[in-house]
Formats: sequence, structure tokens, C-alpha cells
Amino acid sequence: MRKFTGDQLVLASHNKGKLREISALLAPFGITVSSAADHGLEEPEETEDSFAGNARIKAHFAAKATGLPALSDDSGISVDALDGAPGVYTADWAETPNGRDFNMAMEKTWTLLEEKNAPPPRTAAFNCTLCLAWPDGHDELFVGKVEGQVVWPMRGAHGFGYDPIFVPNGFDETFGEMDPAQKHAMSHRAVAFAKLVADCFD
Ligand SMILES: O=P(O)(O)OP(=O)(O)OP(=O)(O)OC[C@H]1O[C@@H](n2cnc3c(O)ncnc32)[C@H](O)[C@@H]1O
Ligand SMILES: [Mg+2]
Repeated sequence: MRKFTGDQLVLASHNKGKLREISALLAPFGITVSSAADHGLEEPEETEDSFAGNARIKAHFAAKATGLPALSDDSGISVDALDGAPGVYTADWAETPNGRDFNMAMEKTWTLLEEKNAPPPRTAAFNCTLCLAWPDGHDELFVGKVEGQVVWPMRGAHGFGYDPIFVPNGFDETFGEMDPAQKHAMSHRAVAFAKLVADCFD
């Protein structure tokens, strides 16, 4: 396991919600954080069929392009009654010719569950794989998962993506209703981040 010894890190993501959350998680460590957009990086194509594969593509692309260690996040929601969909295609379900529409993606998720007559609880999990890659090609991977259920209608204006329809186990509020600090304390991203800290930060 390689330690992170530098003082600069590129966040290899173009998602503002992720950037906000990962920046908050990194805040206590005194690292200068920049984003893929700050470096004018394109978005690499996510051609793999696993979270780990796509996380690697994004982190290595940014590390090579900037010469700095890069941290990527590949994540998504997997709904049991939909055989794990949308999974690695979570962002793709929101794509429209005019950009991403997450209300549409959440409606699609709910409509498919209704068509299946899936009885409650409609169990689901958010998954996150973080990849820390160095410009020399070395990388480390960390995974996090939070289980819960899909609910309808959408609730809450915090967070991003599918947060308004996901209630984690042990809570009544959706991720969209929760105080951001509460989500940061227990989300799939927070679980993966805690492993990264334990292994790579002193
Ligand atoms: O690839 P980057 O640039 O990091 O940004 P992205 O939005 O395309 O990210 P992914 O390819 O990993 O797609 C994952 C999608 O899963 C959703 N997602 C991931 N984590 C989430 C969270 O904490 N809350 C709500 N939705 C989440 C969100 O809609 C993302 O667009
Ligand atoms: Mg993406």
C-alpha cells in the first residue's frame, strides 16, 4: 500500500456534487485540492463495466495529464428488484440531448419498479469506488457501500443525483433531506474515503 506523501491532489471528477463532498472529506488534511476542470481536462470515456474499471480510467487519465496524484470516484445506485440496475450506468440513465436530467432518471427508476410490482421495501445500495492514482501508473482502490431503499415521491433538495429517492437503512430521511454533514458521516463515499485515509494518509 503506497502512502500519499504530497501536498497536492487533483480530484478527477466533473460532478460538482462529488467535488463538494470529497473536498469536505479532505478538508482536515491540509492538502491543496484542484479539480479536473481547474486543469482544463476533458472527461475520459468510461468504457469499463465495473466501478473499479471506470474509477481507474478517470484517475490515471488525470494523473498522467497533470503530473499530480489524482483521486477519482466512480459510483452509482444498484436496485435489487432491477437486477442491480442502473449500477455503473447510473449517470447514463440521466443523459438527454440537452444534458443530464436526474428527475427523469429517478422517474425511470420508479416506473420500472412499479412495472415489476416490486413490494416495499425496494432495497437498493449506493456503491462508491475511489481510485488514487500516481503519475507513474501506481494506484490504490477503496470501496464503500451503503444499503437502504428507494422511496417515492422524491424528497429533499440537498445532495445531488439520486439522493431524493434513497433512504439509508436506520434513517427516515432521504439523502436529499439529510443535513450534508450527516450524509458525509455515513455515505458510500464516506465509507470508501475512511479506508483511503486509514491506508494512505498518516
Ligand atoms: O465521472 P465523474 O466526472 O466523476 O462524474 P459522474 O457524475 O459522471 O459520476 P459517475 O460516472 O461515477 O456516475 C455516477 C452517478 O451516480 C450518482 N451518484 C453517485 N453518488 C451519488 C450520491 O452520493 N448521491 C446521489 N447520486 C449519486 C450520480 O447521479 C452520478 O452521476
Ligand atoms: Mg462519469
